[in-house]
Amino acid sequence: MSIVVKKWNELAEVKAELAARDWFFATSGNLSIKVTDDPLTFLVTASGKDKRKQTDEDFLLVDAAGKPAEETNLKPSAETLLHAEIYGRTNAGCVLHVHTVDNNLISELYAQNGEAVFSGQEIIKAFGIWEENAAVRIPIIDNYADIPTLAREFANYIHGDAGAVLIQNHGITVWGRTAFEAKKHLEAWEFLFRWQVKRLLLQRAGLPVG
Ligand SMILES: CSCCC(=O)C(=O)COP(=O)(O)O
Ligand SMILES: [Zn+2]
Repeated sequence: MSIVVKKWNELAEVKAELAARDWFFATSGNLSIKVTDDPLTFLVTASGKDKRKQTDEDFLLVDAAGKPAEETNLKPSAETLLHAEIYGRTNAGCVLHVHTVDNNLISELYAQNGEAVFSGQEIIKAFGIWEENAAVRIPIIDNYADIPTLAREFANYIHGDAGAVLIQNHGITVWGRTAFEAKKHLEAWEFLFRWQVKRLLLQRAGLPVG
């Protein structure tokens, strides 16, 4: 099996799992997986598709600049430049971007702080952090309509082979060394977002939560 087919199948599996979670509302979301390092190529979702559907045209191969690396009539995701920034700066192997109601709410609630901070939850161990009372923080950036501007701002927050950024009232982009790690981190962030939104509602209702 060629490396492209192997990576295609791996990304298709992640896509199906995120679809099962119903994280691809209204064609939103984009995913990618690195295929080669030198030259850098990666498979990225085609733009504007319903990512819940599985087809032979779900992904296309692009180069370091996010341009198609092969003849195709498919258009790479409108947000491919963000993926390209991550692969160009780190050893990440997979990038996942989803829009959810909870990640949009958290991005709005904490926008003025420039980040959202979470602590006191066992799920934080999913980030490989095992200290008691550990805190995790996720930066929140403005949602520039101009993608090169968004990618430039986003690049300021790419600091390692695994990481995550919230784009205000837009969605989360998570990356990891492997597809497994990226998905694990995405699920952990979404758990924390949902937990915090529910917790705030319960607090507002006068119920005894933290
Ligand atoms: C309808 S969502 C607007 C575009 C977007 O933010 C997104 O994630 C999907 O865009 P793509 O070009 O990757 O399909
Ligand atoms: Zn998006």
